[in-house]
Amino acid sequence: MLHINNLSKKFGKKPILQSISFSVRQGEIIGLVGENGAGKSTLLNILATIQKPSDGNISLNELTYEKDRKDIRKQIGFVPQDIAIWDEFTVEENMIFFEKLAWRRKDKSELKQLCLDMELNKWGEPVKRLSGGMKRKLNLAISLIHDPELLLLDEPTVGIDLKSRKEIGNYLKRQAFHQKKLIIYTSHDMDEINNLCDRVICIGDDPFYKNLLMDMGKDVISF
Ligand SMILES: Nc1ncnc2c1ncn2[C@@H]1O[C@H](COP(=O)(O)OP(=O)(O)OP(=O)(O)O)[C@@H](O)[C@H]1O
Repeated sequence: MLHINNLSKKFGKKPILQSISFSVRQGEIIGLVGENGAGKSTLLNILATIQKPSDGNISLNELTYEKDRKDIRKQIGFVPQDIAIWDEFTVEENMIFFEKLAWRRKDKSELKQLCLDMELNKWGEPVKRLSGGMKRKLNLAISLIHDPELLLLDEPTVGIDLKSRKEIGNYLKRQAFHQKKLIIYTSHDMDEINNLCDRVICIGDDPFYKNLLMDMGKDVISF
């Protein structure tokens, strides 16, 4: 279980996140929404241990972010907004490269299966020839090589077609349901958030998203 307790973040004197507290259970998909600049990526970066909070504490199962940073990192799969893969390499070469950096070993057939599970079937294709949706799938597959328990996804479906979006969404649902992963992901697509997420965290002062999602009958927590 992930517990976030009274988390705040300031950049200089500017408060971005204020007194955020919520918990995520195994198997839950949490949507993170809010207007541009509300602090969604900042919260994901903190949960991914890339940035430190100004205040508050976070724990994942028995581990705390303060004391057990190294072990926590092993449990996290993070997909940032910007795609970070090698353009000149094939899908296979990218998977093998990133497997070498991962702390858990996977053989070639397991890596290929990971791609096929999310309907990425371009194993021998150079990344530069892949569509945007395929690149996003590859980025996601790379983040899963070490079987992380907590998946943090920053707009994983932005700019891609409906079919690929659905395939990524279905994959995430299977990961949550069968593998009991905890998934937190950001999107500006409220239909997608509505279809995919068990609960939604709204950040920022503007009540627009909160009201919209509550009208859709969603379980919303706002900060
Ligand atoms: N390293 C930094 N130093 C100073 N200010 C920052 C830094 N990173 C982010 N900010 C500011 O924090 C605020 C929140 O940014 P963040 O990227 O978390 O928002 P967001 O909700 O993810 O936005 P978007 O929907 O546009 O991706 C913005 O005002 C941004 O300018």
